[in-house]
Amino acid sequence: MSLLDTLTSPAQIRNLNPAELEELAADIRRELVDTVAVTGGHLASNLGVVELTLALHRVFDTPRDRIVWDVGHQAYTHKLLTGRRERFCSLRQADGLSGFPKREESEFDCFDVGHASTSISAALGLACARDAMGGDEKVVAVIGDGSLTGGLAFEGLNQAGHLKKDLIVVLNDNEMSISPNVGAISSFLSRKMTSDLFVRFKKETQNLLTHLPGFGRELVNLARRAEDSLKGFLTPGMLFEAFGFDYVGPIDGHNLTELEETLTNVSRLKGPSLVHVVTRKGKGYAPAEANPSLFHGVGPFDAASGEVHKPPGAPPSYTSIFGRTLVEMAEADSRLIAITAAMIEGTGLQDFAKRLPERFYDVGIAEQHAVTFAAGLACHGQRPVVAIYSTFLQRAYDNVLHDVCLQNLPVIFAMDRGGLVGADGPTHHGVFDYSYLRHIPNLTFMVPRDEVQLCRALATGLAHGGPFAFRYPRGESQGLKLPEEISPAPIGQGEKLREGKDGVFFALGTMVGEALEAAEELTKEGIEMAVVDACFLKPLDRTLLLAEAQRTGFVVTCEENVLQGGFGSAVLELFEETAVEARVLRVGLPDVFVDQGTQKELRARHDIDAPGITRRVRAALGRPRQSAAG
Ligand SMILES: Cc1ncc(C[n+]2csc(CCOP(=O)(O)OP(=O)(O)O)c2C)c(N)n1
Ligand SMILES: CC(=O)[C@@H](O)[C@H](O)COP(=O)(O)O
Ligand SMILES: [Mg+2]
Repeated sequence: MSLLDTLTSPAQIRNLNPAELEELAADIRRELVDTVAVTGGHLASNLGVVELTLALHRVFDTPRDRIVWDVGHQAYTHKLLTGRRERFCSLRQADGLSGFPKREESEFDCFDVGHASTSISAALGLACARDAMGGDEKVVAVIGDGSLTGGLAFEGLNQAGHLKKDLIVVLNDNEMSISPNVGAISSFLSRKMTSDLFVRFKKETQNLLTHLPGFGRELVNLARRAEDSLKGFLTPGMLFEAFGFDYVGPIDGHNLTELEETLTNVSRLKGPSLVHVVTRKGKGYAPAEANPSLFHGVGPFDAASGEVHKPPGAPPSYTSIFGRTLVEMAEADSRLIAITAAMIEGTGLQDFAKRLPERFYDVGIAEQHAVTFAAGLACHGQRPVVAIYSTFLQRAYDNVLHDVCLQNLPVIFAMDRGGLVGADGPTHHGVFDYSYLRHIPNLTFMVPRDEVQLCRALATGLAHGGPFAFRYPRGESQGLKLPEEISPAPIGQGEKLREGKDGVFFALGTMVGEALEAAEELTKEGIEMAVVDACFLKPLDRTLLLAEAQRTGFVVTCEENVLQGGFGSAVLELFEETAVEARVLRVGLPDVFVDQGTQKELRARHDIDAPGITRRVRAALGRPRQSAAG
């Protein structure tokens, strides 16, 4: 029985001695590797904060004192220490432990997270509420250097410094976002005061001074003292001191004694303070230390070798097909620019960044900036493609509306992770974009049903002169052969894929395949359903949809989006506007946040897979399931 096995509360670790703590840290790292090797998940970030998490729960009286994690992907140790060890093997699975802090899961989780850069704002809110209620608990935000590239973090720093509230921010600086961190803040944080220029300047000054007759020696000592204060002035502290924070650091984030001493001292300070902690992403597991990007979010792997499992013969992902096609198009069109918000690998842009570095931008975790930056580029003859997860584009809704669509600028939004993403759960499902984009004037929104149509979507966006969005799912494509020539699709034109007299499926994207399967199944029961791939959420193919609705009188819309304001709503609006009489059954996601699980499980759970659609149509037509014998 390891020490970790006995833990049910952080109180138990507060009187462990250094040797026991070292053993516990080793136990935790073993548990992280062994579990994530099976479940998949965020490993490198978690390995990097084992000592920090131990120190936080030893110094602060959690859950009375509160810890707000930024993104929260690095909170596995926090969960192991707060009574969730037994459930840890259910990590990121249906009905299992979430991969992120969740208030409903534990009193030790004081704020739900998943999207970056929120921790300081949330922690400040908790601190102000504490003061309003006469409390004296400590509030700590733990934010990574990558998440600090999000503007929201600075909005929080700005107000916290002004309000002078008792608040502790722990900056976990491992010089990594998912890939190496970017931007001026990152280089400022890792400012090397021993940079070549500084060393050369120092040497030459020293030579000069020592050769001065008489007081040269004294001047050398004076210069040395000046150098120390210059360093003090130029270290990252200056940035945070300017915001009104007491800055402490940088300190070694793997030295438990130093961490605890520093956090204890800082906990006694009044007003806002920031502790700059330097850690190594992937610490303690060689494959993750060697490749922290790969082990940031990793699928199941062999713990002994670090070899990530790849199902043999799996078709390429939609993401990789997008990335490859974008490079091909960019090589033929020098106006094309690729922009990512800290998700180079996730959006498949590694190749683009390597082959066309002068036309590639990683703006950090700054989605709002990414969109308005793209608008600026488009204003001046460039053709920017913002490659972004659907869920993260939610951050930039007003930038899409106000800076791109209102000016009718040719910006392409390549939205990856469209639809249910699976294990990341409700904070990451891309199931709202139909609803949050469809109502914006000037925007064209295409939804490819497979990888061939995905390539066409990119070509269509490039040929189109205005704001253009398309979305595609997380995971493997359908293994189709891609055409040599990729021609743009006619905007707003749908495609009838199957005949049927009893009704018609109007489907978008991945739901086209489900609708075809359901139609096949229903045929066996004498129900003949036509299938239309609407191809575009906006503009709709009014001619085709109206004709099919009038021909059959029964329309089933199918979408992997919330029903509220989605594709089915668009069809209802069309029928209302044109006074078409047809019965409409909308198949899509209900007005809830869909939990975690595999994509397949979640589609089945919410009846948006072929069996679920079949059941819904059968019920709507009042046809009990007939056995194959009839
Ligand atoms: C708004 C938003 N954009 C992008 C992401 C994807 N994302 C998750 S973690 C991460 C990198 C975070 O880096 P850092 O804060 O330094 O944490 P580390 O993994 O290095 O511990 C990114 C880009 C996100 N969760 N939220
Ligand atoms: C924590 C976070 O937001 C990212 O790491 C996200 O989990 C990546 O998602 P994918 O695994 O779909 O790339
Ligand atoms: Mg980092």
